[in-house]
Amino acid sequence: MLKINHLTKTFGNKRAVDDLTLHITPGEIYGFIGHNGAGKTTTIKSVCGILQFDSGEIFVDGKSVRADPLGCKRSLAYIPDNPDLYEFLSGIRYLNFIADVFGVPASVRQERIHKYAGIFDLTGDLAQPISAYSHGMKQKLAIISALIHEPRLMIMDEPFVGLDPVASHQLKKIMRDMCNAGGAIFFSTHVLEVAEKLCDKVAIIKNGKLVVSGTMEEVKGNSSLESVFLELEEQK
Ligand SMILES: Nc1ncnc2c1ncn2[C@@H]1O[C@H](COP(=O)(O)OP(=O)(O)OP(=O)(O)O)[C@@H](O)[C@H]1O
Repeated sequence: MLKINHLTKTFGNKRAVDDLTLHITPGEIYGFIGHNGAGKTTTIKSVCGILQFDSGEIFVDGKSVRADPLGCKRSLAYIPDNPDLYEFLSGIRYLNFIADVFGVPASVRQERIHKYAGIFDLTGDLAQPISAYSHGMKQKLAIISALIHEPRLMIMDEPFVGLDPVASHQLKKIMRDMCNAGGAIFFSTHVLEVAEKLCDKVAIIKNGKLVVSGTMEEVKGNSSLESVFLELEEQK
């Protein structure tokens, strides 16, 4: 579903991502963890076609991000860490705009908006301008907009930040349902307890380099993900 092969991205002299290779197959919830500045967002933005990368290849559902960026965008949804939404639009107009962009037919979009706005308790706020939304409400709207075209691959940067416990619970359920239906999820998080419970696989990145990846059991063994992470951080 997602193949990242030898991805390298530099900013000036800084190698933000250094020869990173990761493969995510359908049905997997894949967690991506690393210290501040490790290269998570740079990787995610490269996958989503937002950042040009220096070398390597990225394939989404078999399509190359470089050669077929639109094809890739049709298959994926991206939820950034700080959703920058069109504040002057109402929630419902924003969702309809995103549905238009992805060519989602009217009847289907209405059903999905009804479903997900209900799940995230946002139905009563959809007529309000986004400028009046709290951070968590914006995050929920970004999640609903990401789900509107039923992506095969969902890429999320710190998706749980700002969500209340009920919304977090609902998002985890949606993530699992999506993967059970053959989709895949790649997300970054600093909340290691969530990653440990939710993810099938995990990758740890340090100073732009992949240091470990595999199933949760392979990576953490009998200890906790937190102790493995802290141990890796202590190593030079
Ligand atoms: N636009 C940019 N210009 C210059 N350097 C950048 C830019 N974006 C990221 N970097 C650098 O690349 C490195 C990786 O940053 P990145 O945002 O990918 O880290 P991250 O793992 O997502 O961190 P965090 O957990 O703090 O969000 C950092 O050293 C950062 O300073």
